[in-house]
Amino acid sequence: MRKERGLLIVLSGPSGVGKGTVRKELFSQPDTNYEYSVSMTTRQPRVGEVDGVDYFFKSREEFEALIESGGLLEHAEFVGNYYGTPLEYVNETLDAGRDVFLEIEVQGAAQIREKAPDALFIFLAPPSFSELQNRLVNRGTESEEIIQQRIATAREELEMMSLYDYVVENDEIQKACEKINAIIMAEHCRRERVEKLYLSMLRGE
Ligand SMILES: Nc1nc2c(ncn2[C@@H]2O[C@H](COP(=O)(O)OP(=O)(O)O)[C@@H](O)[C@H]2O)c(=O)[nH]1
Ligand SMILES: Nc1ncnc2c1ncn2[C@@H]1O[C@H](COP(=O)(O)OP(=O)(O)O)[C@@H](O)[C@H]1O
Repeated sequence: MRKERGLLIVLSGPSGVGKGTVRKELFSQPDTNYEYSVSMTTRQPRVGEVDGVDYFFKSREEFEALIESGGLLEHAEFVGNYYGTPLEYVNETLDAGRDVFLEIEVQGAAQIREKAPDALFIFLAPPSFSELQNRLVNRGTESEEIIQQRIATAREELEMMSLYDYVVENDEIQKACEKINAIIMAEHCRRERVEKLYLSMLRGE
């Protein structure tokens, strides 16, 4: 029997909204059955970040060589650093029938919308703009200057919200995770129904 290609799930949203936190919570749950695609970046590792787990940390030269050779599904420059999704891992995993979960910023998500319009696009939104600012400041991982740049970028990022299939508010981490899993399940049901109906029509049933 033909194996269904996996679903590409894109979680995006402004810096500081809680994408990383929600993604880590989703992947800590034992029944999560989609695969996380570890991104490449030229950003310096933060304390505690591990190469190959949190990111594949690359030099600018290495990253630019990857762009040149077509090794990335999408990439973007975000507040002075490159970030990108390795193409081969995503394709191989989807071809094996497994779902792939990307946690990326909005420019990269826009590129995927062009290349893979059948992906599932979920926007993680903050309860309010001031709460987003609080989260960025309280995280304490960036300098004041970088925080201000990220807040300015966040205004533009929030304008992209209406392009997404779903918007999930990250008020409480657990609730946001439940909604994301419900959306993924609903999308699988939708696809199965569409596929079944098309096949039955083809068979003349
Ligand atoms: N386009 C793109 N964005 C990414 C990728 N990986 C991570 N990002 C995003 O890049 C932004 C900055 O990431 P990072 O420096 O780790 O900061 P943080 O996510 O705010 O903790 C975040 O919005 C990430 O979601 C990727 O592969 N492609
Ligand atoms: N639902 C939430 N309520 C309160 N704080 C949160 C919530 N989700 C995340 N945070 C906090 O907000 C900050 C930014 O979260 P993070 O996951 O690093 O965001 P992003 O990956 O989108 O930049 C972190 O300090 C995190 O602990």
